Amino acid sequence: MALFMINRYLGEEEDGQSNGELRSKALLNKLQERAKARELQSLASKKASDVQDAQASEQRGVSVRKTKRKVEQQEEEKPKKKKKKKEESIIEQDDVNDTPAEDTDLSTKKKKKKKDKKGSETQEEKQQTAIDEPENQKAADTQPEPPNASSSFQVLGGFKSKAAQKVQRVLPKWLAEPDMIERDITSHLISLSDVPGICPLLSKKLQANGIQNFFPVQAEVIPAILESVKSGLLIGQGGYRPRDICVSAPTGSGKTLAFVIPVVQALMTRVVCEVRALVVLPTKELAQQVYKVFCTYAEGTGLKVVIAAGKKPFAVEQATLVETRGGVSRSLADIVVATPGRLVDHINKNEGFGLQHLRFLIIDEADRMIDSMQQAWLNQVTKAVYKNGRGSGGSLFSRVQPGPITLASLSTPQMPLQKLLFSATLTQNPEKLQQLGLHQPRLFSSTHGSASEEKFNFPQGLTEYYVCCTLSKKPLLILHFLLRLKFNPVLCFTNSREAAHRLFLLVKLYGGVEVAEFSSRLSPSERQKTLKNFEQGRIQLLISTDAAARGIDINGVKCVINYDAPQYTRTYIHRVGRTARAGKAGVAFTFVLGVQEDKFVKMVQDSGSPSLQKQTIKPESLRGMESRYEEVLNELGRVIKEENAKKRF
Ligand SMILES: Nc1ncnc2c1ncn2[C@@H]1O[C@H](COP(=O)(O)OP(=O)(O)OP(=O)(O)O)[C@@H](O)[C@H]1O
Repeated sequence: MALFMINRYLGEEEDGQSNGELRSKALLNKLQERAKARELQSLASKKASDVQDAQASEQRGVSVRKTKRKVEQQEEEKPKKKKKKKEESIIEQDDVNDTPAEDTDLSTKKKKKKKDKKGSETQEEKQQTAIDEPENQKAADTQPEPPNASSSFQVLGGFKSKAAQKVQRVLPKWLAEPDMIERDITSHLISLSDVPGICPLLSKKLQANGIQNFFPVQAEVIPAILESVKSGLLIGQGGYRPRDICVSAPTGSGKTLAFVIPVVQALMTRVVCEVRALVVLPTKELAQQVYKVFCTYAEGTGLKVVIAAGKKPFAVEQATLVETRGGVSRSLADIVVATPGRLVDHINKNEGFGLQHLRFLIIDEADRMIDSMQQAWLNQVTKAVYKNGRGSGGSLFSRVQPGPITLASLSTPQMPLQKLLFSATLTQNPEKLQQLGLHQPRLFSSTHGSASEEKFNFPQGLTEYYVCCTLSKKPLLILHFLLRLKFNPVLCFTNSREAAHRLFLLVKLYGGVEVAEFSSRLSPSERQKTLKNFEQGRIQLLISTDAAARGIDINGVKCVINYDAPQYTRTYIHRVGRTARAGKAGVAFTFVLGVQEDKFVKMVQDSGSPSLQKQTIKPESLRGMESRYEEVLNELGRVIKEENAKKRF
């Protein structure tokens, strides 16, 4: 351990002793003697100082002397402590990592002291060694001395340091104690007739669409929403504003019908066509999907459902939303399904488009809508709702932004705006939820609010595996799953559209698998067509970015493969949630590199996954595919070069 050469002060023996060991011993003895002498001296001086202090307290000028004495004592203590340190370091020899700076400092001080006390030191030492040590003093010497034991300074406080406790977040009651929703769909189906308040028309429609029973989330949430419109659309029950509703239930548990049915039922008796329900979703595909469900259940009720998600040009959407005749505009939509960007465009640029009659604001995939920096849309919606416009001035419909409840604020009844939030991974972060300005929210959830961490529920029928592999074996693995293990259809996720495209080209070049890609490389219409083909079984492997990870309901997906391990819990939950939907069984595999394994397993287990297992694919299983794969890799390089060249021109 003698890594560094440290120059130590060696006293008078320095010249005489060349042998390092002898020198150390001599120095050690000398230092020990000195230390003892100092202790005795300090003890004696302490006693004297105590006596002096007692006397001096009655006299004037006592403080000056005391200070002097203390300073002296401190001066004496310093070398003593340093010497003690030095002793220890010598005893421990090479086991101690000395700091060169400290040593240099020490030796300089010693040298200086030596100069100051030249001659007197030897005399002093002799005197001190001549003094007999009392027995108890000897014993005390062997005991570890508390810091500052010889100092007359009083130690203030004297608290023992404690390890800081982890701060547990305290959830508001509504988040900590939600209305529980059963996670197991199949054993908790509720007959349509057992859910109160569903009108016969909708009941018939549900049955006509193959819905014989409600899923747990529907059985809980539908009556709660219907209850809030019991007194009609214009005022809440008893004149009060209804509570906002938040729903957190697993992927594929039927959340869409949980808002479609009550909203259609609540609006179907309306007289004038105005935008009364607005559904906001993060992507065009999701908007299209929800729009279709609304159309199915609104059909025959007289309600008009319009989509404003940028699938069609602005002017076309404008014409479907508003009709203007003789300078008077009229709404053509009761229910609008929109993406945030296009919605803001209509609020700002479509003159006749108004939200003054909005009764329901439904935010699907709510956590994504909060997280993404698109919340500007919410302010715009709120402004539009409370804007005095067509048909609002002074009438029963007039609205003012709600503030604190007072007698005056309750005296004029106004149409309430109720927010309904849905997600499989709804945040439990009250600060984030607060951004939505919820009014006395009520939470329906399949998990208990946890003070320590966010846990989510996974679909009951889902089995999760992860496969450890190397980067170069990933393409072979996916081919193995399709060609040898015969998984079909497979929805596969990559972390970027470039990766999705590369893998798509590779599988296509390899042959034997009907493959397609789904990402922002395709136009919205191409994407829609691809999803349709996949749903109809014309595509065996769909390679997608996270564009298809959320909310997309593709019938019959039995297997999800995370070709690239997702980085976030929520992404994982939504990706694997594309299978095992509506109480059916499904399997999800995640390809994990060696370096990712621990982090990935921890992430999934911490999120509340009950069944993640490791699956091993033996290298022999991939044999026989390698040579073709090598050829394909060469071809792939050429194809990508060609594509890049085309892009440049
Ligand atoms: N009561 C029901 N009976 C039979 N099938 C149902 C029922 N309710 C919903 N489904 C079907 O279950 C599937 C999943 O429903 P939905 O898309 O609403 O789930 P979700 O909870 O919104 O999922 P995600 O969180 O992934 O968006 C759909 O195909 C839907 O038609």
